[in-house]
This record gives sequence, structure tokens and C-alpha cells, in this order.
Amino acid sequence: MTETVILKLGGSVITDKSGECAIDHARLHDIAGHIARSAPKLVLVHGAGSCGHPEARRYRINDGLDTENVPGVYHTHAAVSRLNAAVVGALRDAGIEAIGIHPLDLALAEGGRLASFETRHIAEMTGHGIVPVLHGDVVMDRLKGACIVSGDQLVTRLAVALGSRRVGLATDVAGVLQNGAVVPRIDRSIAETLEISGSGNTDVTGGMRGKIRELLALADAGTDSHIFHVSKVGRFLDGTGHGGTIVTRRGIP
Ligand SMILES: Nc1ncnc2c1ncn2[C@@H]1O[C@H](COP(=O)(O)OP(=O)(O)OP(=O)(O)O)[C@@H](O)[C@H]1O
Ligand SMILES: C=C(C)CCOP(=O)(O)O
Repeated sequence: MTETVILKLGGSVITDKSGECAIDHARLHDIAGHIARSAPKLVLVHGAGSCGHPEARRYRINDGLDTENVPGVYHTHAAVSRLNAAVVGALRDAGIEAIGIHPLDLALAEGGRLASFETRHIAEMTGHGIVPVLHGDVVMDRLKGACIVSGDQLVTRLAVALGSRRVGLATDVAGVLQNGAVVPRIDRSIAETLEISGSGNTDVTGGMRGKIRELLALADAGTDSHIFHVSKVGRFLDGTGHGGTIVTRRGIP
């Protein structure tokens, strides 16, 4: 059986993160072309960038719901759903049988972590050549009312649920950087020695630090993952070198 590839497109690479829901349609067109050419069995996840992070921050979604911020559930979800429609549209224009899936509809969190997340229909879809396109989202939370679940958290959950061993995250940097140079492999002990911080733009899910936390947990569960510059999506899909970082459980061999 063909292996399922999980690819996350960072919000920073499909939107202009300094603006307000500024979608980079040219970039989406380019990425869709790479996916169409390599035609993997694929689950796509994307981040929110400027379509969701500004709303999540404005309505303080990660503080939990109170009497003031309930409308933020709608506004945050609407913003990232707009981006999801654009991603699905670009893929479909490239001839890919893509369909949008919204975590708000099928997930429940507890204290910011996914407590339940239905994935069986996603496996069915990939078996029929459909590319499900999920995204970081606002999700109802049994302890906080609501929270933001990042695309990075979804990636790790999907990889475990679908048994995927090919997990890639395309972002706006060449990989995890130390003094401007890519660190080719990191495990938990190496990560502790690096300066890994948040994003330079509005980001409520921890930027690169949040990403590495999720991916180290995935590595602990036995699956390595790859972080690379978005210009290397085609190379990741083809299995050729992407020049980025591999997050792994093992140290440098
Ligand atoms: N050591 C580091 N190496 C690389 N990037 C780092 C590092 N520390 C912090 N960063 C920041 O992390 C950013 C990437 O994380 P970010 O969350 O913005 O990416 P994304 O996944 O593309 O976006 P989104 O969360 O919207 O999906 C980089 O642009 C950089 O500013
Ligand atoms: C802010 C929202 C709605 C989702 C965040 O997902 P991420 O961009 O993958 O961190």
C-alpha cells in the first residue's frame, strides 16, 4: 500500500504574516503544481498566518472563553476557513481532488490539547485519491471553552493516527537555524542547546518553538519529521534532499 505523506504548509508561507488575511495566491499555485507533479497519497495541513492569528490574539482565544470573547470563535474560524478555501481552490485548479476539513467540526480539546479527533474518514478519503486539507483552527475545549489547535499539533496527531512515516513542514526559513546556519538533525538533547523561539509575526502557537515541541513528541513516538524552506516542497515530495532539518529521536549517527 502506498504510504501517506503528511505535508504542512506554514501560515508564514501562504500568507503575508504582517498583513491581515493577505493570501499568497502565486505561492499556492506554485505549491499545487509541485503536488500535482509528484501525486503522492497526501494529507495536507496548513497554518493560519495572517488569516487567524490576528483574530485569535485580538479575542484572546487561548485565555479561554469568557463573557467578552465568544464572537472570536466565529471570527477566527471564518478567517482561517477563508484561507482553507483558497488552498483547496489552488489544488483543485491544478487537477488535485482536494477537499477542506475543519477541525472545529470534528475535534474536542482539553486544556489546549486534542482530546478527541476523528480521523477515520480522512484515511478513507486518501484511499480514494482525495487529498484532505486540514488547518490549524479554533476548537472547543472542555476545560477552557475554546483554544487554538495549531497545524503542527494536527500534523503529529494525523501522523500517529494514519501511521505515516513521511512528515514534512514547509516554512519561511531553511530549517532550524543556529547562528544563521541550518542544523541538519536535531533530537531532544540537541534542541535543548539551541536558541529556538517564537515567530517574528503575530503567532499564538509558539512559532518554531511550538513546532519543535510537537515534532519531538512525534519523534518519541517513532516518526521522524522534516522542516524545510517552502521552495523545497517538490524535493521533499520526490524524496530528494531538501537541505533542511530532520527532527529525530536518535542522535547524530
Ligand atoms: N532557531 C530558529 N530557527 C528557525 N526559525 C526560528 C528559530 N527561532 C525562531 N524562529 C522563527 O520561527 C518562524 C517559523 O515559525 P512559524 O510558526 O512562523 O512558521 P509557520 O509554521 O510557517 O507559520 P504558522 O504557525 O502560521 O503556520 C521563523 O520565521 C522564525 O522567525
Ligand atoms: C490561529 C489559528 C486559527 C490556527 C493556528 O495554526 P498554526 O498557524 O499552524 O499555528
